[in-house]
Amino acid sequence: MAQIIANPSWLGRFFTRIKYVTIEQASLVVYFKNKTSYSYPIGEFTNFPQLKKALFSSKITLITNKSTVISFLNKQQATSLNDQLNVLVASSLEQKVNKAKTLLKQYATSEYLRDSNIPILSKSVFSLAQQFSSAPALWQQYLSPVNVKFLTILNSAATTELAVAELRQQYEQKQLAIKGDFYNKVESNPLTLEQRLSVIRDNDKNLVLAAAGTGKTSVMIAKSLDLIAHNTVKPKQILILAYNKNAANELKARFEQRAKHAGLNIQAPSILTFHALGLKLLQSAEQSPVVSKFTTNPMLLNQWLTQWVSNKIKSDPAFCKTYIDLLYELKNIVSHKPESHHTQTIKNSQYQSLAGYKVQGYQQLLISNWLYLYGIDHNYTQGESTDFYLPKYNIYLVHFNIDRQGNPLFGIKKASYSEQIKHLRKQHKQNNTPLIETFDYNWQEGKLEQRLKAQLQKHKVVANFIGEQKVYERLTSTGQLKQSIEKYLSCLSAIRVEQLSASQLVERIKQSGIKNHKNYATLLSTIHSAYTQELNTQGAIDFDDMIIKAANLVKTGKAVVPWSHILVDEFQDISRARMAFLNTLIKYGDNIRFTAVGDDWQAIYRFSGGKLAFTTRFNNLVGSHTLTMLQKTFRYNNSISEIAGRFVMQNPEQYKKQITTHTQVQSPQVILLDDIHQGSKSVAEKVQQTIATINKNNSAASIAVIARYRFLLNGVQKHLEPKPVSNPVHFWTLHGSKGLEADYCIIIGFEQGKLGFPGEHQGNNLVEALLPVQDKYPHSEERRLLYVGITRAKHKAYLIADPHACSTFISELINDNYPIHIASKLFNKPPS
Ligand SMILES: Nc1ncnc2c1ncn2[C@@H]1O[C@H](COP(=O)(O)OP(=O)(O)OP(=O)(O)O)[C@@H](O)[C@H]1O
Repeated sequence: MAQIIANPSWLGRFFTRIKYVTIEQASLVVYFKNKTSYSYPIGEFTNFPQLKKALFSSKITLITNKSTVISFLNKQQATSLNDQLNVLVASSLEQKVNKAKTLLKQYATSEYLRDSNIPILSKSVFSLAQQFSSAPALWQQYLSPVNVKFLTILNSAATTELAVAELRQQYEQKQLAIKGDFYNKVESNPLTLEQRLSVIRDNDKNLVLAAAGTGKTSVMIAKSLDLIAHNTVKPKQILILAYNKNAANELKARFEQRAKHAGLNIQAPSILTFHALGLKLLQSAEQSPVVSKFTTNPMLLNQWLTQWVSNKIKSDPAFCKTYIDLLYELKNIVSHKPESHHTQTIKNSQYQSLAGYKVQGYQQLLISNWLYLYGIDHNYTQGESTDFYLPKYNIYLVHFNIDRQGNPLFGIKKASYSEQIKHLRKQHKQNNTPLIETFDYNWQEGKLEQRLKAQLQKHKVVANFIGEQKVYERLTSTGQLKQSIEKYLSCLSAIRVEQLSASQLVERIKQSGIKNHKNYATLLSTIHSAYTQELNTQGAIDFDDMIIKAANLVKTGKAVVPWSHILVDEFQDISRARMAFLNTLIKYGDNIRFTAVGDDWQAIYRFSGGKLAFTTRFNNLVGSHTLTMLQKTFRYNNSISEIAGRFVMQNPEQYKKQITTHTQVQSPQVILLDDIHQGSKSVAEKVQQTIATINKNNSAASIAVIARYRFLLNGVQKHLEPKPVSNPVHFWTLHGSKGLEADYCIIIGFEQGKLGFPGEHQGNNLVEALLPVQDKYPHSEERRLLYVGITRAKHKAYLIADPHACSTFISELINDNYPIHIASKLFNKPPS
């Protein structure tokens, strides 16, 4: 090909530094008058050059990453140069289109297009289509028709997002068609479309959001078999994480059974619990850790902490004092409101002083405890006029809820309260009985103890500290030591699963509005250090350590992550520590695809660190992902589904799902029964009658009696023992029923109060502060528990409740007209 040269036009000689422009060795080269030159490799052209003709000269615009204009060229020469350039650019673009096809095949046709591969396609594929759309005529003129067609199709999606969605959909359709037979047979029943899609979608991160009985297990088995059978993934490259050992064993057995059925002679993937995974990684780095006996026997941990705290109380006066001070936590100032209002009855008081009095308010608690600790015998009576009486000295002690200006707290009328105080003082004066006065403002100013001491001294009351040994004995005999140990064990567990640093600990307690937050944080840090010290002494680690250590080995390259696919079951209950561990595996592994399978409606393990937000806010907290919903349930009928679903979706934080059921019925299958037998309350008798009814219709049907608390089940079980039925009868707590099913379920324990359902017991303030943040909807976790309970039933769920003191859940079902069958007239709905 003859070399074409374009010189500046006659006019251009005056205005441009260019000497001439030519094509040399696949580049457009511009030579300047000052003897320098600049090359534009044709491979870098992203589109055809644009030739613009003016009156006296032409200009060529080169389109690379940026556009460059070469002006004032001789018109005729510029046209020839541009023609030749077009031929060369066309050949380069043709190669680019061919490369784009290869990339598209690699990243979007032979596998599910992953988020991490979108930038590659954006750069080398989607951008080509955009260039094509800006000059289609030239592309059509110079490129092969097949490539033009390819670009036209690619270009039909208006945005990258749409193109990605389109490519993914095409991939899904193709896979559905190719593997239809496999998906029909891989499980005992043909997979549903949504189950198939969950199997096919293989983004970097995937969330399979299910409902109860929608076949989560089927999806995990089918997905791993599909990967092994069709995608040349080796079993050992797949890791399935189960919530506990039983679930892991069940998955293993089911995998083997299905593989055999599919005629695949393959070993099972790694199906492990998080703990077993931690251990496996440690072992792979030739570490054989000793697992602390505390992990397998929580009683031993309880004994150890009790011993440690006891020794500390007996030997460390400062610790002893702090321990007493922190027995009850006071949550912000408003929580001592009831003591001034006199609304809370003494019976319900949460404060029990060391002297054994249930005192009305937190400040009275401090006073009573101080008197006790300093050996001052005192009586306590709740009343308008007096609080404490010291019989040995015939002295009265009153704590007034007023500030320095004499204003009573919390809306009590100043005039009448002042009158009361005046009257009281007068009375004592008349009777000549000494009266010691303390005030709310003493406490607010941190000087209550000081005031008390000074006043007692003034009245010659002898105050001698009873000694740490006696304090310890008292704490033991009142049960307060035991109670506090349980509280601190829960805190310890929360600190471990939430992996809280010392500063996070302070912050969390402070945020929750607990008074003395620094002291609590210090006490908890001390307990935590003692615990880790104890593990050191044992030469052992616990499960939390195991996960942290395993993650560190991965981070430092001492343990390799051999998996290409990680599937996690029961994701709604994942803890922060476990999520951090998973993130490490994903980050340090090679191109890992992560699938979380969970049901936000069944998140019931917050107390062991389950952080539902990882599921409900997956995008923010875990990352961009593909979401697939499993909304067809096979376990139960439309009646159970409608009631349980509507009930759980009252909480706006839960995902909205439209559940369809395999089985349809016409009448309500959730039945409300009262717990009255022959005029008096007898839950056990009612359960027995219900079982008898079921037995009459189907003597082989499985039955589960389910309750919030184990002790409720024990009572019923004992009652039933003398008259066994042929049906298999199970006794499950609501938590324990997760993942299980029975033909008929009988749910009991719908009481009001602390041990009711929903439990009015909000949990301990301190423990609450350390657990993962909970959504604000009232009783949200208990609500999900009832959802779990009802959806264990394949045919009918019976709810046995007290009609005279209805639990709020039962009232809600009645008053909001849930389509349940109310089989007792005792549940009268209030007239609307
Ligand atoms: N495509 C299907 N066709 C028919 N039955 C199915 C299908 N998929 C799953 N099942 C059946 O539905 C039942 C529930 O499945 P599975 O136990 O996997 O559900 P799950 O989502 O784990 O339930 P849960 O969350 O309540 O524990 C099982 O008996 C299973 O065999």
